[in-house]
Amino acid sequence: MAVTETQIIEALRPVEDPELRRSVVDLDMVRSVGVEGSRVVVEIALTTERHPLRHVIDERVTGALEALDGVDHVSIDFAVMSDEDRARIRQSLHGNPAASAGSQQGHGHAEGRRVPFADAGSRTRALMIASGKGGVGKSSVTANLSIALANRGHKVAVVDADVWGFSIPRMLGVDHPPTVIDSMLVPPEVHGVRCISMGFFAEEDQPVIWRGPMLHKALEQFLTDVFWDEPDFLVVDLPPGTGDISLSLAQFLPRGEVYVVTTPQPAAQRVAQRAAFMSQRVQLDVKGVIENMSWFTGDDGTRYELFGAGGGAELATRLGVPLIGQVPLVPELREGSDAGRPIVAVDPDSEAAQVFAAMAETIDVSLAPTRRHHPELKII
Ligand SMILES: Nc1ncnc2c1ncn2[C@@H]1O[C@H](COP(=O)(O)OP(=O)(O)OP(=O)(O)O)[C@@H](O)[C@H]1O
Repeated sequence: MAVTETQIIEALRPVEDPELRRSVVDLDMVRSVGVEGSRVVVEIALTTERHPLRHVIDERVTGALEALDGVDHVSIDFAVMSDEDRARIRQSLHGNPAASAGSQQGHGHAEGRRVPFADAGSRTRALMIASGKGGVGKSSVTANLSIALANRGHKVAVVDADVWGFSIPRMLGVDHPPTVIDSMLVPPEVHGVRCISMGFFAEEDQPVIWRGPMLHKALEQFLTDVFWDEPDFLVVDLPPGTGDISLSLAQFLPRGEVYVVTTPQPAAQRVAQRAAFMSQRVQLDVKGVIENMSWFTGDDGTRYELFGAGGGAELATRLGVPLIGQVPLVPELREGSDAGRPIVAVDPDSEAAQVFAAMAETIDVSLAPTRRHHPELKII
């Protein structure tokens, strides 16, 4: 007996749009269904014409329908949603963040919109990865730590706020820019991590010459116009040093937890300390120190401390916070970053990846804020 339209719709209900992670039926993407004997034809309206994951939708829809008894052949006609459809989706998933413009203190070009992560009830922990100077491996730590958190089953978002040295998309191996649905940006996802970066909006090889107020606005948009879908962790790659951006972020993410990355030599540690003091001055909580490039292990198993030793531990003691991990210097980590194959994703058993896994556990478990948000608890 031929399948019915109702059976087809029910089979498609669990199929999710891979970007929005919502049922294609609930999103009203299934526009028509036709059955001719054992052949099924469905029309699927995509959110955008160049949907970067069209092939995934194709596979998921085809797989779900071919699994039905009585279906031998599935063909999909792809259409594109109208502007009204897109506006409806944006409204239902994301509301209209621009409507809250002016409700908060605005700076420069920023509009003073409500940042959801600043709400006392937000379940998202904002981890800010800071360093005193460039080149200590802050972005590498951000990328690998984020994947390690995702590997623990968390929903993880990464904001590349290192506006002058944006490198997160390349390190993670992101191959497409965000999708725009009405005025909502849907970030690309790779290795279980969603990310947004200035790199998507600036030409490659072009210097970003933006004044502080414009950066403030860009960050406001990253936190309000992007459909983050309530992540467990929002990991922010800060620019090195102690500039405007840290100030803006302190305002947008008042419960942010700062983790300072440093290398083992004492000189680096003094600069890192400045970044930590700056964070404390703007009332952000410094929660831990991460030492990077701690040692190199030779073929004979000998550890060489190329950049000295003890800097991370000493900085942690001075700041009164734990040293949460020491990441070894490994050529595979650099090669992986250059090629968009982060070591935690491609070689999870390696020494460096294990350090990131242990740090993710420490942050997730030992350093979890004591006052957790329980949406199921209500005061009545
Ligand atoms: N533990 C490590 N082992 C080997 N190479 C590393 C390690 N950490 C970082 N690197 C490499 O060092 C270089 C600088 O790292 P990265 O870009 O992460 O630093 P950064 O502090 O974010 O710098 P900037 O702020 O200037 O962007 C990169 O080529 C990276 O691959």
